[in-house]
Amino acid sequence: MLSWGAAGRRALRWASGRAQARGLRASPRARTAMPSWVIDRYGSNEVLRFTRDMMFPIIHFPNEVIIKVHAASLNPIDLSMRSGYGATALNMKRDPLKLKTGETEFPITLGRDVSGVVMECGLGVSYFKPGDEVWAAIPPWKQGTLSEFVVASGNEVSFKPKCLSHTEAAALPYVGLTAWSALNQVGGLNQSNCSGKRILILGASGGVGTFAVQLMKAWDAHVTAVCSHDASTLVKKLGADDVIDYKSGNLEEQLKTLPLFDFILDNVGGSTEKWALDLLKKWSGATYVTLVTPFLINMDKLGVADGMLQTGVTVGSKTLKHLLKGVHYRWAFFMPSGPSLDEIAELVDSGKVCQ
Ligand SMILES: NC(=O)C1=CN([C@@H]2O[C@H](COP(=O)(O)OP(=O)(O)OC[C@H]3O[C@@H](n4cnc5c(N)ncnc54)[C@H](OP(=O)(O)O)[C@@H]3O)[C@@H](O)[C@H]2O)C=CC1
Repeated sequence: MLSWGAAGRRALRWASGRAQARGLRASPRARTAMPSWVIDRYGSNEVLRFTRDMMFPIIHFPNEVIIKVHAASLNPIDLSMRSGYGATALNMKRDPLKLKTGETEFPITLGRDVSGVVMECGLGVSYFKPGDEVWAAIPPWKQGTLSEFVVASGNEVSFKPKCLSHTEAAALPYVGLTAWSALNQVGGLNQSNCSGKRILILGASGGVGTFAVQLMKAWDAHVTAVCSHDASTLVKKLGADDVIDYKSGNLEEQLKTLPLFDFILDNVGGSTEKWALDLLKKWSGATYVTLVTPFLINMDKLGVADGMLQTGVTVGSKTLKHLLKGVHYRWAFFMPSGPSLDEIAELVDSGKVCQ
């Protein structure tokens, strides 16, 4: 459930976006280049190149802001993108003009997370002003945050939690929004319907998992966390009620000794999916959500049309198969969202989630 504060801010974001004149702000800047880490082809670490000549970002749409990056961070997706993962789908969303004229997508700047200060706003932005301390996760089809400046849509940006430094804040947006998307937007969990629910989190010690454990505890659920023994102290400290070590013995057998679950978040994928759904309560609305999907890989391998078709067939048949067995099966994805980050910032500032 949204708090009044969050609901009010959503309304304000909407109203301010509508009320402003359409148009672009003429940039007073004289600078044309900035330092960035870029790649000019896909590969391993040797493709990373530091340059002082990356083009300075430009506000193309009235709802955009330019952020001066104070801190950025890396996620597993940055390593995958460096190697070319998702290129087919992401290129469709990148500058279509550039691709039409036969130019390549390069140079690409990686890095999704940013904490920094607003430097310039488009004419449609009144929710933020230059000098505001903000954080954001920039979607993977846009130029990333391993740069001195980055441009983002105002709807992707939120005020940074006051209790975190820029360096601390930059660790959270991408994993926080991914967990938020899986648990709340796809999974339907919220503060008012979570109390006492039994939640299983597979891969609880990673970036997404540690955020998910804390969010579920903030919403009063019972959390069973699966991670390696090395991470069990951390995950317990974050609030998990039960911690299971997936490296000591057969995980499926260990979990079968526990009462059934209302919800499973799968951050691991692979063969886990073959048995994990049997751990859910049947015919009670119980849901399994996985973040490990073949969506982008299908498009890379089969092209856009066949990849989308294959994805539709796979997710459709799995959803139906499990629905007939009395449980819900869903795929979730990272979703950029300033309003969701507002709610995450509130949880951080109230001490319910730490970085
Ligand atoms: N669909 C989407 O849009 C997105 C998908 N993802 C996916 O979500 C997953 C999690 O991302 P993220 O948290 O950032 O990744 P991390 O690398 O931070 O964490 C993954 C964790 O999984 C744990 N792990 C590995 N194998 C197992 C296993 N068999 N059982 C239980 N835990 C295991 C590891 O824990 P330990 O050290 O304890 O072994 C590790 O900490 C990744 O697969 C990523 O690709 C992430 C973001 C967006």
